[in-house]
Amino acid sequence: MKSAGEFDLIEFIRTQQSVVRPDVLLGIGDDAAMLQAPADHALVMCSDTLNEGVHFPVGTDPEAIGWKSLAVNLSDLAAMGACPSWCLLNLCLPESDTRWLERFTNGFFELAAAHDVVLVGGDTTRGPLSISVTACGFVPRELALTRSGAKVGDDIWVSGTLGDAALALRRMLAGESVPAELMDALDRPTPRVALGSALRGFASSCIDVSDGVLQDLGHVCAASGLAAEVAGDWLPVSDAFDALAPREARLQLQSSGDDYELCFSAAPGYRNLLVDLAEKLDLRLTRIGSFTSGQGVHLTQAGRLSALEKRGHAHF
Ligand SMILES: Nc1ncnc2c1ncn2[C@@H]1O[C@H](COP(=O)(O)OP(=O)(O)OP(=O)(O)O)[C@@H](O)[C@H]1O
Ligand SMILES: Cc1ncc(C[n+]2csc(CCOP(=O)(O)O)c2C)c(N)n1
Ligand SMILES: [Mg+2]
Repeated sequence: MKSAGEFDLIEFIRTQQSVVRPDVLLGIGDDAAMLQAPADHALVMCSDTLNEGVHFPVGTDPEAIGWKSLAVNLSDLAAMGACPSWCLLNLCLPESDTRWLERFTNGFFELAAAHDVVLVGGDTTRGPLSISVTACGFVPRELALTRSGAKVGDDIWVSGTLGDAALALRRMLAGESVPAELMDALDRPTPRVALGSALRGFASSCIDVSDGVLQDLGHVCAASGLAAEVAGDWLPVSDAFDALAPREARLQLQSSGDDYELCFSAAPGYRNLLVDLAEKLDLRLTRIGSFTSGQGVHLTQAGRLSALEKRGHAHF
């Protein structure tokens, strides 16, 4: 395809998709999609935008942008315990560049196929590069994971490792080499969908760590009417992070966000079950603190209360 118009671009996107689902009654091509939600489940919806220069550096690999634009949404569904099903893609492109779109759709549909998600529609416009994805999924109504259910005495857990994406970005912007393990965390975060579903029924609260674990836990504290005690020394780090993160910047990097891990709470009686679950999912699960009565997130390091300059990411 050489110089493609708006409708060629849409047709190209449509033909790149391989997943088919019986609950998509009408997908890309009409004024709106028609979908059949299961009667016994709640429909769960979320939406997230990636803007060039704000969410990813100029010059980022289009495959990574495609992957991540869906991944950050599947991460929000995972945090609700939902199983993803459908998505919408709003693309704002500075020019009609079919090479770029081919790479973008490769990344996008690779992740979509891995989770049996169908792209059912969207919008294509011209302007500064911006990608907005809306994702839908299902969860049995009574089993959704929310921010408001944490109880005094519950353990706080986090999946994977924290700070890898922030360290990758910091090194990239400083012109330093970025090991593949860190680059992958920044470009191709893994939404913890299987973990979210597995936590249904016993995790008391859940949130995904997009803005930084301390800030995100603050939302859980506010919604649950509790305080959180977090042990800075327990925050899980990757080998690459351990080797490359400057001592004095570690906690700051670990609370910078862009991690897309799940932070959840569960009663202490579930510790053994969670150790088994970590093994079953081949995913690190780390206990990082507990909920107490009170307000706000209290971070300790080496047993002492620690004050961080910035507790997470915020746009304004
Ligand atoms: N412009 C908006 N209009 C309506 N609701 C919004 C808008 N922006 C955010 N929200 C809602 O506010 C809540 C918190 O949004 P926020 O973007 O902080 O979600 P998040 O998942 O914690 O963060 P992230 O965007 O990093 O994934 C969500 O319920 C979201 O749907
Ligand atoms: C160029 C560039 N600047 C900053 C970052 C870091 N970053 C991007 S999004 C985000 C939090 C979630 O955002 P939102 O709340 O909008 O979902 C963070 C910490 C990056 N990856 N690239
Ligand atoms: Mg979220």
